Amino acid sequence: MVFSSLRCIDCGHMYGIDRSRYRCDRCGGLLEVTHEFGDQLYDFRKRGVWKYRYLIHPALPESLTVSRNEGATTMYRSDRVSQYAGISLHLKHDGENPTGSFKDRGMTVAVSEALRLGMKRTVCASTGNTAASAASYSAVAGMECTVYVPAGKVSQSKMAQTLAYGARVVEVDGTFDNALEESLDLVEDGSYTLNSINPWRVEGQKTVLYEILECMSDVDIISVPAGNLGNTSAIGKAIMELDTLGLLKKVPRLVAVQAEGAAPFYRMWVEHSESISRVEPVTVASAIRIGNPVSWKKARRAIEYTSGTVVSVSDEEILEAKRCIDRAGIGCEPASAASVAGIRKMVQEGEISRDERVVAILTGNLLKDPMSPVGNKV
Ligand SMILES: Cc1ncc(COP(=O)(O)O)c(C=O)c1O
Ligand SMILES: N[C@@H](CCOP(=O)(O)O)C(=O)O
Repeated sequence: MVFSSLRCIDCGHMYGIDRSRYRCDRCGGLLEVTHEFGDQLYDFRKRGVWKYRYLIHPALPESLTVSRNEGATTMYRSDRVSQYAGISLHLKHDGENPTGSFKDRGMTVAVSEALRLGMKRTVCASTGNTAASAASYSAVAGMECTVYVPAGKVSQSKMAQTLAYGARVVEVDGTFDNALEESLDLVEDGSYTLNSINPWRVEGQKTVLYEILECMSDVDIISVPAGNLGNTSAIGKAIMELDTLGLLKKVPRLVAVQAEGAAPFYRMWVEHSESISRVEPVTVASAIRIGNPVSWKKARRAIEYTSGTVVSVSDEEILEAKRCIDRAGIGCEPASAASVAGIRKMVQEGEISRDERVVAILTGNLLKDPMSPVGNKV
């Protein structure tokens, strides 16, 4: 028998997984899932996220799995992008997930958990990708989904996807951060939140690390675009758990890359601050236009554990990297290109040596946000 629990990352108080919980009743800290792992870690009958069932949700009955065969995405290596970055660079394309972003890795687990708990309605706030993913998986599970979005700030493609899957959309004046605050009212009323404040979302997003390691067990550096910081937290948690199990050849350095105009985590990191200060986010990369990232404590722990770092890049650097990735025939949405822009910057600043094995994660598909002015129309 394998057990899972929820633990407060601040005070360590433990909770069962008998009902939905996101924060500690005692101190308000974020919760994370803990597992007592058994001998079996992989389900080799499966491909993608659920191959790692025993590492992410061992207690989930298979019959309750809400899946669209997410995960098992491609790892590319492009000469063109490598030349641009100044180092041999591998690109893990999580924009190849069913709804076009990495969110599906977490959503399959969170919506399955919603079903296990008997929840009837889901809710999230979103800059677009979480919305599309939540809408899709909720529809598959037969649950009503409501999404809160910052009015006028979500790409048309993401909005079209979300509406097509049948979600109810509430537009909020303000930023993603305001939308997230408003969405919590529905959580009070019994809806299940599908944002990364939900610890089960984080569990699913750990799987990108397992897949990277299966391609490259001695990876030195993994870079990831950073907004609400759920993905940085998830990859860091996966690294910490595998390291504790003695299954890592080496601990890869995790690099979180923020857009200059939406970089509260970067600022906290370089200023060695004890806490994060909210900013009014401004960047062309709409997916990471986030000024008050929920998971900053989990993400900071991940960066510290891996001896990683936080980098910020300008909109120009993001768009230049996106253009290169697009022209390489691979393509991604603007926010995704931040991971490559961040590596290029680190190489230029001598923070990465040429023989290091580097993977940049591309988080969203090219068609997610096609309006950015980086094309060559004639
Ligand atoms: C395409 C894309 N990249 C990166 C991010 C940032 O991920 P996180 O919020 O987990 O830091 C998001 C959403 O937040 C996104 O939609
Ligand atoms: N970019 C995200 C922002 C929400 O992040 P989440 O990981 O907390 O759901 C989005 O696509 O909405």
